[in-house]
This record gives sequence, C-alpha cells and structure tokens, in this order.
Amino acid sequence: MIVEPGPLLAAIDSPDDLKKLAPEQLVQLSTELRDFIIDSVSIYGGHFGASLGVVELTVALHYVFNTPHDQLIWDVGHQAYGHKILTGRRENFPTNRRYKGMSGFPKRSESPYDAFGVGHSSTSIGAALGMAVASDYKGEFDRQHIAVIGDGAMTAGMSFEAMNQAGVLNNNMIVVLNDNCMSIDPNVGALKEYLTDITTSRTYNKVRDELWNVLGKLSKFGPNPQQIARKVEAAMKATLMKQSNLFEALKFRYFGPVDGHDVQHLVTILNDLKSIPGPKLLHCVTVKGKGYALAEKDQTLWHAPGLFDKITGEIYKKVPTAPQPPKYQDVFGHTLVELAEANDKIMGVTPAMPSGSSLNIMMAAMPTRAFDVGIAEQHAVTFSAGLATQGLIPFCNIYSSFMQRGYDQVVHDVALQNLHVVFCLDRAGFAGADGPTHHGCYDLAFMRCIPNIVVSAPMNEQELRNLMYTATLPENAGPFSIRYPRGEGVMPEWRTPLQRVAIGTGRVVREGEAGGVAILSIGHIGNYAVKATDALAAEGFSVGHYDMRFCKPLDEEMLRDVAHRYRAIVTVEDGCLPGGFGSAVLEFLADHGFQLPVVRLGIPDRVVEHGTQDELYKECGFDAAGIAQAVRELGAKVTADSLATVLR
Ligand SMILES: Cc1ncc(C[n+]2csc(CCOP(=O)(O)OP(=O)(O)O)c2C)c(N)n1
Ligand SMILES: CC(=O)[C@@H](O)[C@H](O)COP(=O)(O)O
Ligand SMILES: [Mg+2]
Repeated sequence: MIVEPGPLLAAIDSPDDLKKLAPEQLVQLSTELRDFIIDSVSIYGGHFGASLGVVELTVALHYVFNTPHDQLIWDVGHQAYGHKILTGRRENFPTNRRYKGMSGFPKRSESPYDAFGVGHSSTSIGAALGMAVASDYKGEFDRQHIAVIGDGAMTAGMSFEAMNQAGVLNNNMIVVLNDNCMSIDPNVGALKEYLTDITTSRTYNKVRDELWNVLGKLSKFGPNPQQIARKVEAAMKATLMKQSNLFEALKFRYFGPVDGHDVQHLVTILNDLKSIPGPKLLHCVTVKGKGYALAEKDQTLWHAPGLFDKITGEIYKKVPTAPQPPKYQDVFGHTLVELAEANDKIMGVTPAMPSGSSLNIMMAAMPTRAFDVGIAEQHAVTFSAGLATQGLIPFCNIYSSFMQRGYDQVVHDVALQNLHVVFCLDRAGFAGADGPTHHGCYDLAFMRCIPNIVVSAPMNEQELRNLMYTATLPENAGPFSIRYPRGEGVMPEWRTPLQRVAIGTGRVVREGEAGGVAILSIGHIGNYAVKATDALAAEGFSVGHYDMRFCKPLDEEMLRDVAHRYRAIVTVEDGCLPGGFGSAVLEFLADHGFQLPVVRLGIPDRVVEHGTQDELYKECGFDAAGIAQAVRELGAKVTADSLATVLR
C-alpha cells in the first residue's frame, strides 16, 4: 500500500523546498507530516510516539537552519522520521527497518542531512560540541550545531559530561531539550522532577515571557548578535538570578520552557537563538505521541507498537493456533520475582528498560527491591556493585549492546572486587530491525576476557531459569553473566522446577558417530543447530551436538571427549567471531595439543545491518541451513583429507 502525502508535503523533496513556504503554511505542513508518519508506521512499522512528538520541532529546525551545512544531531534517532521525510527519504518508508532498506535511525552513510549516526542515547551534545569546535578551528564561523535531546536521554552522564565541557567553551551550539516527561517508560529521577518544576514554575514562565518580549523588540532594530546577546544576558540575569537554573549553572544560556507544538513560535525563537553566540539550551515541552490519541494516552505501548489499524487503533498480533513459547525477557521477569520471593537478598536493576527487560514485573510486585535508574548503564552497574558490597544479590539487566557503555564498571567495580552481581544481558545477538547500533554482538567476547566472571547463555527457557537460580547460590557469589536473545524461546511449558547447574558444564544434545563432525553451540542459537542436525540425520549424516552453556569456564572434560571422539568441530554462536565462543574453543584445543579442524560460525568481523533475525542469521551463514551446509562441507573435507593421507 502506498502512503500518499498531503499537497504541501508532496512538494518537499529537501529542506530547500520547505523554506519556500510562508510561516503560516507550516501549521498545515506539520499536520500533513504527522499524518504521513501515522500512516507509514501503521503500515510499515517502526518507532512511533517519539516522532509524532517532534513534528513541529522538526519542521521549525529545517525551516530556520541551513541544513546540512548547519549540523542537526538527533539523540537516539528514534524520533527522526519527520527529519527523514523532509530530507528526501519520504518514498523510502516502505523499506524502513527492513532488510537492505532504510535504517530506522539517522545514519551518515544514508544522507548528508544525518550529521551523526545514532541509536544509543545521550551522544548528541558531545557530538555537536565536537563539530562546533571543528567548525571554529576550520574558520567556518557561520555554521550552527544543534543537538535535539529528550528528557530521558538528558539523564545520562554523557550529556552532562558534554555540557560540562561546552559550558566553558564559546562555540556555537544549541541544545534543544525535547521534554515530554517520558523515556520509553515514564522518565525517572531528580532531573525529571527538576524539569517538571521549571515547566510549572511561575517565575520561569514570567522570565520566558519577558525574555521573548525583549528579543522581539530587539529584532526590530536589525540583526546585531552581540548587542542582542548582551541585552538578553542582562534581561536574564535580572530575573533568572533570583532562582538558580541547572543549565545556567553549567554556563548554558537557558531559554524556555516553550510550547514545542507551536511551530510558528518555534521558528521565531530559533531564528533569535541563531544570532546569540555560545552554548544555549532551548527547553521545549512536548507530548509524546502528539496527534494520535491512543499514543498520547499509553505512551509506553505506542513507543514502538508494531503494525496497527490507524482507524481503530488495534495493534496487530499473530493469533496463535497452539500454545506459544514466551519471550525470554518474560521468563527473566517472572523467574526473578519467583527467586526474590524465596530470597530476600535479591534485587533488580534496569537502566531505563523496565518494559523492554520485563523488570517491570518485579517493580510492580516488589517496588522497594527493583529500580529503574534512568538511562545510565554505567551507574546501573556501579549501583549494583554497591548493593552487592552489602550482601545483596542484584540482578542487573542490561541489553547486550547498551552494556558496552558499562564495561569499565563491570571490570573495575564488579569483577576486580569479585562482587556478587548477576548480569542478565537481554537482546544478545542480532537485535533485528534496530540494526547494528542495537545488535548484541560483542558481549561473549568482552565478558570472557574478564577474570572472576562466569559467562553463560541458556539454550531455552528452562536453562535460563536454572542459570538464574544457580547464579544466586552462595557458592557462586561472584560476577555472573547470562545472555539471551530478543524474542521467544522454544518451550510453551516453561515454568519448570528450578535446578542447580554445575558451573562450566555443557549438555549433550545429540551423540554423533565417532570419527564424524560435532557441533558445539552456545545459547539459543543451539536450537538452529538442532534443526540442522535433524536435517542432516534425515540425509543419513550422523552429527554430534553439544550445548556448551558456559563460555567461561568452558566444560573442559566435554571438550576433551569431543576432541577425542570426533574428527572435526563446528562452533556456533550468535555473537562476534573475533574473541568469542569459537575462539575460546580454539584456544582450549591449541593449549591442549588437539589438532582437529574447527569451523567457526557466528557474526563476522564487519558491520551487519538491519533485517529480521532470521535474515541476518542466513546472511551470516548460521541459520539451520547454513549450519548444516558447514557440517557437510567440513565432513567432506575431513573425509577427503584422511583419504589423501591414506593414499600417501
Ligand atoms: C544507551 C541507551 N540506553 C537505552 C536506550 C533505549 N532507549 C531508546 S529511546 C529511550 C527513551 C529516550 O527517552 P527520551 O530521550 O526522553 O526520548 P523520547 O522517546 O521521550 O522522545 C531509551 C531508554 C538507548 N537507545 N541507548
Ligand atoms: C530506540 C531504542 O533504543 C529502543 O526503542 C529500542 O528500539 C527498543 O528495542 P526493543 O524493541 O528490543 O525493546
Ligand atoms: Mg522523553
């Protein structure tokens, strides 16, 4: 189905076309842009509420600034659909987030208007500052640098690290704070409360009105940035000094709060800000999901709802014909509550992903024992370390790719002190449509090189439950990592009794013929190996399959048996090949003098783009067909090699 743009939007192929419109037309354009986003996301999917909330901001920013010469950086980038539509990519929306199609996030290789590649949050201010400093260094003093950042993303340390530097430099940059009081779930923390206080404070509203009166009068006398800036400063000092302002304290000039849905007012303000030198912050108040009533009402559900009927609001779900396996995240959420009911030391921690991780189940059941710490992965890890020093057992649940942010804390705060923190790394392996920023490729590799830590991955729901239980036992009171992928497992009946797993032991899934090929897998991807061995068995090819379960410590006894029994090994992991599980197996074999051939299947050493998980497994050769083919080829090779040896 083709989504038809309204007449004004249809005429816009780039921001140059937008600039031909009269300011009064921007309201109509915003309506058309919003309709186009609603139509497109309902049919093709993607992130929803965030883009609806910044429609007017997007129009105003591209109307006022000379993009891409002026650099516009979207934080996270899940709100940039309007930006993509106005910058020549309207017709690409049928391919949004699809295999080989348009990325769901701004991406430098996709468009010159995408000034910075994003997906992870809280990078925009630092990137904009770097660009601003570079512009000044190169003598490009006419360039503007604009970071658009949400109130959720603002809570991260990175944002404050960047503002801390920007505040004492005089580079030309504007931070647009898009404050909708929401992260994916409701935003949390003292900063959120502070922003709400400013928004509702009478003093600030008075300041805002006075300020813009001053600016309005000044602009009649023509553009004289220094003069305007000095007068604005004086006006602000007179009023703002009466009440401290966090951003002012960081030496940003603070403007707002303003209505982020008043497009014409935004145009006026942004035009004024253009001529004020130095770091500035414009605080815009917006509504996530604006213009689609259901999305305004349940903002978490409509953050990324999947396909839906835009008239009825029905979100399409597959109707199951038989009991379905649960999502791993839900097995985590329910099992954690079950464990915590039996053990009062257990706590839960998530950096801003209560719904995505299903920690919200524990937050509802045990509000004093489960914490959303905001978008703050580093802090989530160190906070967990602090809890652990006091004898508690925190389950710190972080998406694998976001854990990249908390790596030093895992090493320095947890592992070096051998603290009992359980890391549950959700979305490990290919994330799917979110693409390379969100694929959890590296955790097996970056966890297994850390001393003291146990690195594990369950092949199914029962294994996840058992590993979680095992991780709480006193004999395992050190760092313990459990990784599992996005989506469903394989066991509709998953509420199995909790059983202890011996650390560093694998499971025999299928015995193969001696002298043949063995598959060693880790984690959920082992289920694809099961399909491969079934297919091979049907061809009369007997293959062994071992679910190794632990990447560290490896099951050395099992590896020795395998190395003696089989003539070749295929390793399979939904993680990067350099340094990952296959590498660990190779290290073991080399260290112990085994010389059998090994083929490693996993995520290659290149950027793998977005697509469904199955499309990406196939592309990288470790879907069931790819695994079976690797076994056939290796089997044929070792047979040919041994024949050649006999003949020699
Ligand atoms: C480092 C990191 N942690 C977590 C996320 C997941 N995430 C994506 S959007 C989002 C909420 C962002 O809230 P805000 O910046 O206020 O934007 P809004 O969705 O409200 O427009 C979160 C937690 C992420 N992308 N990056
Ligand atoms: C933009 C972002 O980082 C999140 O919205 C992410 O897309 C959520 O991923 P899940 O859908 O896997 O929870
Ligand atoms: Mg927000």
